Amino acid sequence: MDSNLPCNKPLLVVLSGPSGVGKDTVLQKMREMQIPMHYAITATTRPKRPGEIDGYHYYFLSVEEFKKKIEQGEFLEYANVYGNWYGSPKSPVIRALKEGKDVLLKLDVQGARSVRKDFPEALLLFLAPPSIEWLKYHLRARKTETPEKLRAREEAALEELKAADEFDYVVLNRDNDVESVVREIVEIINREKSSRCLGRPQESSVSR
Ligand SMILES: Nc1ncnc2c1ncn2[C@@H]1O[C@H](COP(=O)(O)OP(=O)(O)OP(=O)(O)O)[C@@H](O)[C@H]1O
Ligand SMILES: Nc1nc2c(ncn2[C@@H]2O[C@H](COP(=O)(O)O)[C@@H](O)[C@H]2O)c(=O)[nH]1
Repeated sequence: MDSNLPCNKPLLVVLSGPSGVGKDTVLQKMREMQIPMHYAITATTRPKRPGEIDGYHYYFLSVEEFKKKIEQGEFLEYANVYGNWYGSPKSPVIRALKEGKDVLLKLDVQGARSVRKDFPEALLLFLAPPSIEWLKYHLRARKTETPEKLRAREEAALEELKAADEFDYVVLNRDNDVESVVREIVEIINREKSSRCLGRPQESSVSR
């Protein structure tokens, strides 16, 4: 095999990090910048926030609907995060990978660990805040959580930050410069794809 041949093996990419660090903001910017990926839509039992659209931000399900999907094996992974259920529908992800598309999944740290176990070839990115104070400020300023839930997310964040070194890359969010964060993520993805093709052949992620 000519190891210099270009290789377009699709990559399963996980974007994780504590609540309020900016994952959705980065994803939104990636969509606006038309970074070509399959942006996986996950499911949740948490109530819809103002402005959220079913089928774009999440699939909003009742607990009963969610549990039925667990029983039917429809999730790639699922977890209880900050008191609600969240899960990634499996078939759209597998279909996109089979079609040769890179897939981006936004997950909490538990979800990232599950993906690492089941898809060891996945690329795990941890988005880190410029500082804890920055994280707390932005989580509060978003005004989406009750005081009790806000405290729970802030406490969880301190634990979640300790998981950063389990990830392949830690990407620092930059205040008011989301575009440069996106550029860094795109560079990482491109670099990983070429190094995996040329130097470190991996198991295909599309055979499941
Ligand atoms: N680089 C940035 N500069 C300025 N503000 C930012 C930046 N990144 C995110 N924010 C703001 O911080 C808040 C939290 O961001 P966001 O909702 O994207 O976090 P998240 O990681 O998706 O949170 P969650 O895990 O709770 O869904 C938002 O109000 C967002 O506008
Ligand atoms: N393990 C999973 N975590 C997920 C999934 N979809 C979203 N999330 C994470 O949940 C928290 C809270 O999100 P919010 O929208 O309520 O603020 C956040 O860290 C998400 O990344 C999933 O399918 N599985």
